[in-house]
Amino acid sequence: MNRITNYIRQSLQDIYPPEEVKALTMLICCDMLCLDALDIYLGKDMILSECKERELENIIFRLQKNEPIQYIRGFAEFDGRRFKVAPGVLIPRPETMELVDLVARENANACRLLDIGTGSGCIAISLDKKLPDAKVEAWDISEDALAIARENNKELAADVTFLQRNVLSNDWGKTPSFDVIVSNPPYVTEAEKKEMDANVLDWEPELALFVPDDDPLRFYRRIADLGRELLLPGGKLYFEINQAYGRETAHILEMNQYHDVRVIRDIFGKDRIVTANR
Ligand SMILES: C[S@@+](CC[C@H](N)C(=O)[O-])C[C@H]1O[C@@H](n2cnc3c(N)ncnc32)[C@H](O)[C@@H]1O
Repeated sequence: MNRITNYIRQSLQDIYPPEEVKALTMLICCDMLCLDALDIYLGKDMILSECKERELENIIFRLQKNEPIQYIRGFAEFDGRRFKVAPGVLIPRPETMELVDLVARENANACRLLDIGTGSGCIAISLDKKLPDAKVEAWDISEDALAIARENNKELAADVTFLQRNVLSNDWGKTPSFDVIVSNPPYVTEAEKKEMDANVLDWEPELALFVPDDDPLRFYRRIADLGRELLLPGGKLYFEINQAYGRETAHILEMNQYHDVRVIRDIFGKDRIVTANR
């Protein structure tokens, strides 16, 4: 181990588990400070320029405050692209890529898609890229999230239309016009907060994460209802869900006269996606 990796590990070992310290050390050295991976594996000693010393100090300081590495770097990788992220927008999760893949695979001929609760725009922009003939619209209540989503749209040369809309309110006209509605809405209950890591709780937006314990499925009920007005006949609804509520979410859709309701597990074997046809 050289002086730099030793310093990083010692600074982080009381805060992060050993595997994460290892991964962070490699990421900081290779991807952020642009040091040679082989030199690091060989334990070769390296001198950092003054500027890189300062950069390293800043990274360590922020990590010690539990700031997610994606906010420190300013982007998160999602579906092979770099999405800008900052406090105020949820960091895209790998599970959500499964949702994007499923929607794209099953809707090659869709003309209009809507993403509700778009955050960084990761779902909407990825679908726009995968389905270049489709028109994608995306809503979020958060101005902060929309500003970042619009930057990602520009940076990634996508063509999504972003609108500020509170999906829980009722104050806009509704014309059936979408073939697909996809949503990864807030779904973490207040009760689940105590199991969450500080880097999520202290840094990611509450608005993107939490729902009240006494109404954890409020977004699904609302979007199921809205889908009956906004989806064209034969249109499809795709939800990312809280693993604890697969059956209950499916039940909401069945009660709203959707058919072919499916609960799909993620790569970890957990109920993660619910989909249905109008
Ligand atoms: C779980 S995050 C998903 C973000 C992004 N789609 C993703 O998968 O990474 C939920 C998003 O819903 C938005 N949201 C919360 N309440 C909303 C509401 N009432 N109307 C519209 N969007 C809302 C949040 O701002 C947040 O961006």
